Amino acid sequence: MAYAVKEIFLTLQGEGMQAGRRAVFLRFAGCNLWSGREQDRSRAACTFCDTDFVGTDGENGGRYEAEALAGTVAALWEDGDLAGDARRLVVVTGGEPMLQLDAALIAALHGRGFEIAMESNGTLAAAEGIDWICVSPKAGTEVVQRAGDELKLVWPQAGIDPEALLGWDFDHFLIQPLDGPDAAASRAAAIAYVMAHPRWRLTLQTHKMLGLP
Ligand SMILES: C[S@@+](CC[C@H](N)C(=O)[O-])C[C@H]1O[C@@H](n2cnc3c(N)ncnc32)[C@H](O)[C@@H]1O
Ligand SMILES: Nc1nc2[nH]cc(C(=O)O)c2c(=O)[nH]1
Ligand code: SF4
Ligand SMILES: [Mg+2]
Repeated sequence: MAYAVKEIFLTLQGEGMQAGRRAVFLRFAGCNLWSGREQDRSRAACTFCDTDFVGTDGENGGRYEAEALAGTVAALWEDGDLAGDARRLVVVTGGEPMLQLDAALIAALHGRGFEIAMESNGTLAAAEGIDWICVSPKAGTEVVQRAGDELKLVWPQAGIDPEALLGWDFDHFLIQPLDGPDAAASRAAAIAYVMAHPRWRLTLQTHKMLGLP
């Protein structure tokens, strides 16, 4: 199968429990909750997306077969003066990665020594063999992937009761402030939520503060 890839880049994981780790980001093109076109945003199932995932025109974007894609990810990881290169991390995101991530690509990435993390909206079941599953539910959608490593809820989000998510099988329950025109108000709301509900933990989009991609 040929994968449609928006971009691939080396950076630090900015979000969640793995924030701060060096990682290659593999961003697939396309999402099942929004076309990615601004004129469709207000009618989309997910309306607050901060990402351009349309097309294959980004850095290292294009159409790849599994081995070639894993090879490009590995080449980006190996770019630099690496000592003790034992913790290779790829973060597979999008768009919605579960539209494309499959056994062949998982095997190819594992074959190159990568731990595979994924960022998903949870409306499609995660493939077998992913090492770190982050699910970020969107109000009004049916989340089928109710188990994983971290659940990362963008906040505030009308139509979601966070307490109802605590029965799902995740190790970490994280609240991430909604970025956008009211980012300051979102940060305040997220802080207030965690202060009142200590099962939840605040996560920030640290790459945005650091000027990283
Ligand atoms: C661009 S999405 C791609 C992966 C997948 N489609 C998903 O939604 O989880 C990556 C992460 O960014 C989060 N995100 C998207 N837009 C955001 C925003 N405006 N503010 C904060 N987080 C946002 C998503 O909830 C998700 O956790
Ligand atoms: N540095 C960095 N960390 C991230 N964590 C999740 C991201 C995403 O867009 O899925 C992201 C991203 O776009 N950049
Ligand atoms: S589900 Fe994820 S990629 Fe799709 S529009 Fe929402 S935040 Fe963006
Ligand atoms: Mg992002």
